Amino acid sequence: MFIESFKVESPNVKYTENEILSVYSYETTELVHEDREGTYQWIVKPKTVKYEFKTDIHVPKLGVMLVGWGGNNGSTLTAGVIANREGISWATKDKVQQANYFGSLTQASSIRVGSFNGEEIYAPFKSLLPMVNPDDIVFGGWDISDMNLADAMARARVLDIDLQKQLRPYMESMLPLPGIYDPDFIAANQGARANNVIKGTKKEQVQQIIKDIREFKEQNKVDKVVVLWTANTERYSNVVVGLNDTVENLLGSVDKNEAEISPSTLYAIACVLENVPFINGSPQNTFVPGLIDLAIRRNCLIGGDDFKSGQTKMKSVLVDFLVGAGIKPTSIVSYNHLGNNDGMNLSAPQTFRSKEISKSNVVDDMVSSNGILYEPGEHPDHVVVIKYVPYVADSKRAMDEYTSEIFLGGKNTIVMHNTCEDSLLAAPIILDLVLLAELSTRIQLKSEAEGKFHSFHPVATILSYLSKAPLVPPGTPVVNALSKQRAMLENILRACVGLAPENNMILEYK
Ligand SMILES: NC(=O)c1ccc[n+]([C@@H]2O[C@H](COP(=O)([O-])OP(=O)(O)OC[C@H]3O[C@@H](n4cnc5c(N)ncnc54)[C@H](O)[C@@H]3O)[C@@H](O)[C@H]2O)c1
Ligand SMILES: O=P([O-])([O-])O[C@@H]1[C@@H](O)[C@H](O)[C@@H](O)[C@H](O)[C@@H]1O
Repeated sequence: MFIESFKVESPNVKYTENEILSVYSYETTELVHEDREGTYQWIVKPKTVKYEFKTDIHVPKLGVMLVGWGGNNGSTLTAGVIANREGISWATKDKVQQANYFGSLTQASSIRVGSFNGEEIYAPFKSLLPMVNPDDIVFGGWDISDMNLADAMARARVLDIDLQKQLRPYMESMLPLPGIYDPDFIAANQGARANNVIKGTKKEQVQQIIKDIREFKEQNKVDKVVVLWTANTERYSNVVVGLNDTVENLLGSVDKNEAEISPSTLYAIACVLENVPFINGSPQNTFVPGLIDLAIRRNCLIGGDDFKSGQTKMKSVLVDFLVGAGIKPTSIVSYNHLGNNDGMNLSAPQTFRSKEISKSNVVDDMVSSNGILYEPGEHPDHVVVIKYVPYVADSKRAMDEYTSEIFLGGKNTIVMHNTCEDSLLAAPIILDLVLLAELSTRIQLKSEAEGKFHSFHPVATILSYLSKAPLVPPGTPVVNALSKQRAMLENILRACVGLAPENNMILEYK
């Protein structure tokens, strides 16, 4: 059965006019490797740590500023939120289609709250904690192309024409602000659309972005802003001692107009200096060490990298299933072709390399979790191929082949074909990223060993379910298995409202 909402009644939860306060017993383990009776043994000690969570229930009026607003993802997300907000329906060749948020975890997925009369009871994921209503988001942002959002939507060739016609009046007045353009970091083929750029030195460009954010906030009377990069994939920046390895060196490099500081890093510096969350939806290493340290120093949320939308999302499910079942993937070949501007930008070797890295590393945690299947250092052959085929436009065609070793020397090969509008997968993920980033900044926590409440670590691992290459605090583990990422996110939000982690034991019926 599905319910629309619920309230938790527990001695561990208190609802006040401003906050939800919860007390949570975090069940974990402590490991020691000790000499016991003359042999070293791994000893696992269950441990309970008391946490308190405090969630501000005042949902702000949220401004979302997209870098690359006029792109396929940016225009599609903007269109989708307007279509939902206005309740637009449109004719397709099959039926009259209603707007929806399918593909959004926060808007279209559910959580289990328990059993009632032998029936499993589920509620909307978004009913866990007060979240921004997408209808209330004010969109803005930057693009190196000056095209208005209605024309950008048409250029993207993602949405049905009847829908586009109804959306045009809402979107034709939306004009991206000039962006920071550096041809050295994206494919040369992007130069033709770069007619809307901020001039000046890198420092002047950072100052302009800060000015843009302040003006956007003032003009739209929003309480908070989140900035998200959905612009083109850049090549990796070189990380060099003295250039971008520390806060002082990074900011000094900006002052010196150092060529190797990328546009995405400049936007992110502006956001962190302005204490505005910055999320990277592309695979490049925007978050160079000096920037991560700056975000930590200023306690400003940063997250990414690279939306996990389709082929890679499937990979982080399938490999998790195979390895979890004791089956040994030995060869993974991921091919796809697409014909949108993203695909055109990725046709350049240096930008493709950024994407190849994020698409390839996604199985590392699952492989290293099973020492029965894999020797130390052993991993599957893993190849990523992306080709640009203009004719298919945003309709990405992904073909995957997974070959695994099974019982008694057997081989198993799984082949998948996956066709979809790439932007229709990514847009809901962008929405989740900004909503969850905003929510996480309203949550404070403290363990029994800590004297005062504090925010989550500025490097927002909580967003990892939505990223191909989750950004994590230095020295902490990267988890890519999709089921674990989703469970982590849901269970943290459950703890904030006093609900135990979903452990799927359902002992009531065993
Ligand atoms: N399923 C998906 O679509 C998906 C999944 C994962 C990651 N991504 C990444 O998301 C990004 C956007 O994808 P898309 O399909 O919307 O691409 P797109 O090329 O349609 O849009 C990118 C936009 O960014 C603009 N731009 C480029 N550099 C800029 C800069 N420095 N400042 C401001 N604007 C700039 C371009 O003019 C363009 O309008 C890409 O990096 C892509 O790799 C997409
Ligand atoms: O998430 P996913 O479908 O594996 O990844 C996609 C790639 O397959 C595609 O080639 C690329 O253009 C998109 O930006 C996106 O990164």
